Amino acid sequence: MSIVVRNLSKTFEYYKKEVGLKSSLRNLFHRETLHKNAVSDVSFEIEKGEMVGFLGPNGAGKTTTLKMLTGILFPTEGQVTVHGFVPWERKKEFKKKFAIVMGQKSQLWWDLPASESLHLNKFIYEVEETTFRNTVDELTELLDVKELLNVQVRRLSLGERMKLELIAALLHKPEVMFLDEPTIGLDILSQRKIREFLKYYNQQSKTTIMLTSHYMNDIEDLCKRSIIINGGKVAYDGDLAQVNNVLGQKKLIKLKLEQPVSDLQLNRFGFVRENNGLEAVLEVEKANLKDCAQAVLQQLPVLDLTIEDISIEEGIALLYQKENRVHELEKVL
Ligand SMILES: Nc1ncnc2c1ncn2[C@@H]1O[C@H](COP(=O)(O)OP(=O)(O)OP(=O)(O)O)[C@@H](O)[C@H]1O
Repeated sequence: MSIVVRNLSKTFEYYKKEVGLKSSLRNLFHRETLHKNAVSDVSFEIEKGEMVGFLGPNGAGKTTTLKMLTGILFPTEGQVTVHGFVPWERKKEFKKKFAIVMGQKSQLWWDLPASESLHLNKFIYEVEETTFRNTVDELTELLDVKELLNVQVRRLSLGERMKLELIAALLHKPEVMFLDEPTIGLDILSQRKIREFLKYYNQQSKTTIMLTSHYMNDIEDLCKRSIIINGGKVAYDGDLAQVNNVLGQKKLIKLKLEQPVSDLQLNRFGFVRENNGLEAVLEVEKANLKDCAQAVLQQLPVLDLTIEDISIEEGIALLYQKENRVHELEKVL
């Protein structure tokens, strides 16, 4: 196993702050302590070479978990090993086993060309000269950024910078890679290029990859398995296609109407997702689709009707919103 996480929890302790001078003075003598369970009893295992999506809404506990897996934070409870190392023991050898890339944070020196940062990493991770040259050659070729090595990082586009961030992170050939939103803010073409590269690299090097992304295309394309975390707990662990299958039991009927129709009128045919009078979206069971569509056409002033699947993106959002959807899913799987 590459990553083993058992009953991992993290509770943050912080103090309640009240506004106003009087309250601030009172706070000097008596501070109310608050607790936040950011991660609660999380367990999973990831095999060597697996590429796993790590998803969850804002505040779900993703970053806190990643921080514990990389040794930045101590857990309140639980055990973790990453490639055999306990991350928060911060052994020197462990540093050479993993890499973390954050789309929102540059690890390259802003005012210098990326080549300087690569040389610094070569020194920090003790990469041998020939390996260094070969790796840089191979990766710059693959990502098509050879001519950009000597351009000041601040002058690069976001996509170009991200490619060089990846090269800097992979220089020491880590066994495990944590990618936190690596395609955030990139245009479609750059996102695709980064995805292709990650897919190829993962297949070639068998590096274990944990990928956090808000772009479902990244996850659908790259990860056979996803762990969904919500409110600090694991809400789902498996193939996202299965989430889709379950949510695929429902269909959306999108309507354009000649004249406004009330929610009450629409409710008879299915769950009203949206209704602005002249355009409405109904959620119906797949099994009832034909009857529903016919009834809608007969009984409502319909200009246009289309039938759509619930997208995987939407499916996940539904899972985030509604605990009962998670249970619905558990029952079927
Ligand atoms: N140092 C801290 N002290 C108190 N609460 C914290 C601290 N760090 C994080 N939290 C809280 O813990 C919860 C989980 O935060 P975390 O950053 O892990 O979420 P996330 O899933 O990474 O969210 P996002 O997608 O927005 O980055 C949040 O409610 C956050 O406010």
